[in-house]
Order: sequence, then structure tokens, then C-alpha cells
Amino acid sequence: MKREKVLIVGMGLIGGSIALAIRQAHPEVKIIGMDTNEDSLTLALQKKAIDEKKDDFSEAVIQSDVVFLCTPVRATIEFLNKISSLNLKKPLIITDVGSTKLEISAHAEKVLPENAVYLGGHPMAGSHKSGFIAADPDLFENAYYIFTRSKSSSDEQLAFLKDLLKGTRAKFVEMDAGTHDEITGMVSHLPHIISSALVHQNEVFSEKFPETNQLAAGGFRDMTRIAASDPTMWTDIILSNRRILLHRLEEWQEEVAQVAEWLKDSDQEAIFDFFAKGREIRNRLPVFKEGAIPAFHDLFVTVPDHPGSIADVTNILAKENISLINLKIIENREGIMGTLQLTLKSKKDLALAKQMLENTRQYECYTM
Ligand SMILES: NC(=O)C1=CN([C@@H]2O[C@H](COP(=O)(O)OP(=O)(O)OC[C@H]3O[C@@H](n4cnc5c(N)ncnc54)[C@H](O)[C@@H]3O)[C@@H](O)[C@H]2O)C=CC1
Ligand SMILES: O=C(O)C(=O)Cc1ccc(O)cc1
Repeated sequence: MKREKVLIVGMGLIGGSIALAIRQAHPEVKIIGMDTNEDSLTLALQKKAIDEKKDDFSEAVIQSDVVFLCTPVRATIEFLNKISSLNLKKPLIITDVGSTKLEISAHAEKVLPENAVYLGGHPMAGSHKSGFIAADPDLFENAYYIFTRSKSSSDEQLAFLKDLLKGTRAKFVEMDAGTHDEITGMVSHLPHIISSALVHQNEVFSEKFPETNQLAAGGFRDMTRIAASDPTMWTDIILSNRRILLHRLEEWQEEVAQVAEWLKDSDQEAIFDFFAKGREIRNRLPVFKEGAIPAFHDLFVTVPDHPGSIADVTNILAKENISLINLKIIENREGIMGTLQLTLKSKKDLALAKQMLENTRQYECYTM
């Protein structure tokens, strides 16, 4: 498999950040950029994120070994259609970064020519900002980068893509496209709808009370930051995940209707429980310690606070040939036990690592 020529279509926040990360880890790779936005392309060239820009999509694809589709979901599907009619002369790996995976991967399976293999991708990090101007090679550091494999893709092709993307320093995980869309529907797409709805409700309300916008406190700001995101991108996302989101919206309406009932009844106990349980659940979420979805193969290990204790842990794992994807010290204050977060490749490695460490009776291990 060759990674000599990489084409990135969509040189915005995500495409630009990927270009910069590939550049860092693989300076020898030639990166071609495409975008309808000339400003982003010019800036990407200036910052040396790309070697050249191209206008002709078909020609650029035919020359490339790997294509990253980093456009909004609808455009990504259109680009897959365009690839389907090409006469590819060499094997091509196609990946994307779209926030939904089911529709894109089903379409890729259906339309792609034989010489092309599709592996879905979704880095679970980003922001409400758009364009190359906001791109950052460190954007994905420690974030989950989800791969959804197509049936025709091989382990070797996935390993190849991970290596190409190693400069992102993201945590690579795999799941099927359906599970991906269920999870992101809940923790990403539904919150976006709620955030925008809140801004709309406030807009109508503040016509009557114009001081509102000046007085809005941190809570309103926290809950509405993402309402400033790109509307094309979010229209595509929620239409692509329509079926799942309709279920989540129904549940949301029930949740809110329940609170209204308690208020009507002045049910102090129910309202207290609602907030108390909410706080407890929020504090337990690993999401806000690390990435945006549950830590799959993460093992948390409390280690004694003395020099060399981290090396002791890694030596134990090395003896069993267990390799670490990532190691992070998440708590290390003087005089107390520190906590290490070990990210392992598989469930099997996680179980073995836990067993080996616990056998020494020196470490307490837990998963989330
Ligand atoms: N913004 C975020 O935080 C995240 C976004 N994503 C996904 O990544 C993709 C890209 O999003 P961003 O980089 O945030 O958006 P962006 O707006 O910063 O970049 C998208 C780029 O695609 C270009 N583009 C759009 N249609 C095009 C076309 N037909 N031909 C050529 N270029 C075209 C735009 O000009 C723009 O520069 C989307 O599918 C989104 O769902 C995934 C993870 C996080
Ligand atoms: O701005 C934020 O916090 C986001 O939620 C970023 C984001 C947007 C879309 C994704 O598919 C993943 C992450």
C-alpha cells in the first residue's frame, strides 16, 4: 500500500487539521488539497499543509493513493458518486470524516468501483469554528477517532490508515456504522438541536425583554456555544441521521414534559431527585475527562507515588507483550496514589493487563 499521494477534499477545520497532522508525522507524503473556498486553499498552501491545490476532482483522485473526503455529509456522498464513475488504474483507499456514518458507508459500499476500498472515519473532536483558519495539527490529540469498516476493507488497510493518521495522536476505535450513529445521535446531534432551539426561544423572548441578552450567564453560554456552528454542516448531519434523531427528540419531549408536570404539581421531591441524579450522572461521565465517547479499552490503575512506579507498570505489560496505545497520568499529586490511564488495543489486552497488574497486589485497577 502506498501513501505517497494523499488527496484531501475540503480544506476546512477538519480537512486542514488532518493535513497538518499528516504533514507532521509523514513529511514525505505529497498532499493535494481541494476546496471551493479559495481562501482556505491559499492559507493551506501558505502554511505548507498542502503541496498543491487542484480543481479537477477526477484527475486528482486518479493520481492519488488515499482520498480523504472532509466536506459536509451531502457533498461527501456526491463525491462518492463521482468516484464511482472513474476508471481507477491503481488501488485507492477512500475515507471520510463525516459526523454520520451509516448513510455514507452504505452508499460507498453500493457505488464504489472494485479498485477502491472505503473505510469510514470520524474524529470526535472539533469545534463550532470553520475553515482552514481554525485548523490545528493538535485538534485530535487524545480524542477518539472512530473507524467504521466496510465489509471489503482489510485489517492491513485499517492499520495503514491509522499509521497515516498517527500524527493526530488520536485514540483509534472501531465500531459499526449503526452503533456510531446511535451514539453520536445522542451525545452530539441531539445536543446541537437543543442548543439551537434554546437560542431561537431566547430570540423570541428577548424581543419582549431586551435586557436578557446582556444578562445571560455562563450556563446559557455553555449550552449555546455549538449553536454558532456551520448551518450547512448541521443540516446535512441531522438529515443523514433523521430516523434515529426522531426517536431521541421524542424522548427529549417526554423528559421535558415530565419536568413540566412536576412543576405544575410543585413536586419538590421529584424536582430535587431530578437535579441530584443529574449531577451524579454528569460527574460520573468519563466523557469530560477524556474524549467524547466512552473509553473502550482504557484501564485505570492506581499506582504508589514513588519514582519508577510508571516504569514498573509498563514493564509488567511488556513481559506479556501487551502494547499500549496511550499512557496518561490523570492524577499525580504529591503524597497520594497516582492514577494512570492505560489505553490498550483490545478487550483481550485490557483483561490480561488488569489480571497481570492485580496479581502483583500492588495496584488497584478499574475500568469505566
Ligand atoms: N466541525 C467539527 O467539529 C467536526 C466536523 N466533522 C465533519 O467533518 C466534515 C467537515 O467539517 P468541518 O471541517 O468542520 O467544516 P468546514 O466548513 O470547516 O470545512 C468544510 C470544507 O469543505 C468545503 N466544501 C464544501 N463543499 C465542497 C465541495 N463541493 N467541493 C469542495 N469543497 C467543498 C468548504 O468550502 C469547507 O472549506 C463534515 O462532514 C462534518 O460533519 C467531524 C468531526 C468534527
Ligand atoms: O463544538 C463542539 O464541541 C463539537 O461538538 C464538535 C463536533 C462537531 C461535530 C462532530 O461530529 C464532532 C464534534
